[in-house]
Amino acid sequence: MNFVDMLKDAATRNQSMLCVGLDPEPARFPTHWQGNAAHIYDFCAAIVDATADLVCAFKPQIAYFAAHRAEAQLEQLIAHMRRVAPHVPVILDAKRGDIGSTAEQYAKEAFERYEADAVTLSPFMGFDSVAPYLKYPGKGAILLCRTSNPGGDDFQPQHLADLPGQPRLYEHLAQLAQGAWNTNGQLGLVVGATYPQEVAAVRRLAPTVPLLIPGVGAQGGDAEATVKAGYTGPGSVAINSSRAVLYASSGADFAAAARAEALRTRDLLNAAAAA
Ligand SMILES: O=C(O)c1cc(=O)[nH]c(=O)n1[C@@H]1O[C@H](COP(=O)(O)O)[C@@H](O)[C@H]1O
Repeated sequence: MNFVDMLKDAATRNQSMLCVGLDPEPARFPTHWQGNAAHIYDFCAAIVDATADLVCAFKPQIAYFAAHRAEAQLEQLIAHMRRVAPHVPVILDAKRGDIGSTAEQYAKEAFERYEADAVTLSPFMGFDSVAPYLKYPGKGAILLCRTSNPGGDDFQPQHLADLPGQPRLYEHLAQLAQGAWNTNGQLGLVVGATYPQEVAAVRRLAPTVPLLIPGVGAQGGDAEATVKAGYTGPGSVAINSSRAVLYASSGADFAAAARAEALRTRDLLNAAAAA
């Protein structure tokens, strides 16, 4: 099943638009594992087990593994996800972006080494930096468009004076992802929940492209406004929360607390869609 269909299927089965982000920070692990990077797999696997029936996707962030020389634990974790939640797509958050020959290696890493269903990419270097990922049939390539961080203001809302209508940079990206660049329907877009008006603008320009929307929870994005702006049906959005779920408790009950927070967030998002 391709990434887009898998996202839709998981969203429907789990009645969820919540993506749980796996950003393991040993310093924030529960007391008995605190500071110990050897427990990255154990921590993340417990979160996966506790939330697998509540999510439409999981999003491991590669830096949190690589920084601790824990790539083998990431491979082990993805294998665990396949065992316990084979219907839930895995989005590898790597934000890669490089010339074509190097992008081929990054694509191999994401789709052959880690066997992810989709990967996040920075589109700054243009279409030839994205094309190698599209050679993998059915795999998703999710382009940064209007990011959730304050520095997203530096370039993304600037107008492109040379283009007809002088669209903003993020608007132009949304148009490309809906049209010219989306040669096989594999593209998605990242839009931050911290900018719901821009989520709405992107949705208008890219009506059928799945949106990965980080920024609810720890970054304080407006979950309800985001759903109203971006949701058009199961699989249309994957709204990510990482720290608010992972570190809901620093005690031995961390997995149960993560489940409770994931459930609360899933229900809040669903209520916004129903309102
Ligand atoms: O591509 C992303 O996932 C991403 C894009 C963006 O604009 N903002 C953003 O926060 N992210 C990622 O989403 C996650 C957000 O984590 P929390 O703020 O803890 O929910 C982190 O893994 C970020 O790297």
